[in-house]
Amino acid sequence: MNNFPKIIISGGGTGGHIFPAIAIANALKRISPQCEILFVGAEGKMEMEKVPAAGYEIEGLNIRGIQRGSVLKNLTLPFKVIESVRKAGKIIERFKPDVVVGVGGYASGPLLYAASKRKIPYLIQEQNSFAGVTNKLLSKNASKICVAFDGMEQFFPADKILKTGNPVRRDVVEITGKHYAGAELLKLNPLKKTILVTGGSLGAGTLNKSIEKHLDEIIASDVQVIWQTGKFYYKGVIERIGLNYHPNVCILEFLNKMDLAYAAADVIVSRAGAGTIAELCIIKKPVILVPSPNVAEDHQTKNAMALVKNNAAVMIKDNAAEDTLVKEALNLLNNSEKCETLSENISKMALADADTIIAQQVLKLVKR
Ligand SMILES: CC(=O)N[C@H]1[C@@H](OP(=O)(O)OP(=O)(O)OC[C@H]2O[C@@H](n3ccc(=O)[nH]c3=O)[C@H](O)[C@@H]2O)O[C@H](CO)[C@@H](O)[C@@H]1O
Repeated sequence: MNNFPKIIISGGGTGGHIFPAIAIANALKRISPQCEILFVGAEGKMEMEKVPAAGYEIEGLNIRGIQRGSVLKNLTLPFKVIESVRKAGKIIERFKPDVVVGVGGYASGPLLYAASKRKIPYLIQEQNSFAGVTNKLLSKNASKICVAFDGMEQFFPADKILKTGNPVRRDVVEITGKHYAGAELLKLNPLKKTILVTGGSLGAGTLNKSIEKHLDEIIASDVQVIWQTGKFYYKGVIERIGLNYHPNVCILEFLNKMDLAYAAADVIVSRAGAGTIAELCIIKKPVILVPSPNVAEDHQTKNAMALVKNNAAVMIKDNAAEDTLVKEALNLLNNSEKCETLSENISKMALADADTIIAQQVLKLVKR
């Protein structure tokens, strides 16, 4: 057996959990290149594709969340939880991690629970201003809880909390000098003004409707749009609009090179997921946020408001977006003074080293 740290990182479900996990893994590898990292995710979920694409090994648990609206579909859930805890235990006994990290999402619960039973230290990373049930339950035995917002003592033991900000993948926020490469990849004109529309890792129906309804106004203004629809909406959008609607319109299901999209854009329209916001603060471009109303405790509005009250972003409510979003985005594109103010203010809110700080905390928990 070698003497290098062994770490399991568990969680996933959406990009909001997966990408912070990858950012932590990258930082661990930077600090301790010989450390061994294993991811544990949920079978069939996005992490099973995104984690190997980032160069890490992942194992899947047969676990999912509660399915709304169907008692029948939830009947097998307790069995899946028991089976997942058992499999998590087996993975732990085989891999023998020094530390386990939980980033939230389905797989995190069984893994942290199994680690806790075996007295293996674990660290929780909570991305949002509102803690999920699993993280709350498991916080009691956690060694450290890394958070991105103030006031998290209402969910977690105060003495374990460390405010680090949300970890972001460094390559995604390194956009200097990439404008032309971004335009080239997305087959856009680098000299034309460009709006990036991103609905977070899953896409957003409201943003898609808002863009679709006013696409002709965007084209009439000779503005380009990078339109990330999300996997669930892509087919419908393409069926209605067509892939080659106009050279100013670039429609994608998912952006694998987010850095190039950020670099190509002059204004960004986005949902207000915590990870996206952490990235937006670092890339410092003018942003319009449309928080999702369908998330626990309306936490995306809280995420967005933290910026809005510092005049660091514009916010449009979900129910107003269809009518006003495109008009606001076009106005902002032409208001260079406002763009500059927003860029300057959002950059003041960046916490760029969260990944390193969290990785250092993880390594501190290694006992041998
Ligand atoms: C609907 C929902 O439940 N949303 C939650 C989810 O958001 P979601 O899963 O959208 O996650 P975030 O907005 O936090 O982060 C999205 C991540 O996906 C990346 N990305 C996005 C689109 C794309 O085409 N390519 C790409 O790489 C972004 O660069 C970013 O790293 O998790 C967040 C963090 O827990 C929460 O704050 C959100 O409320």
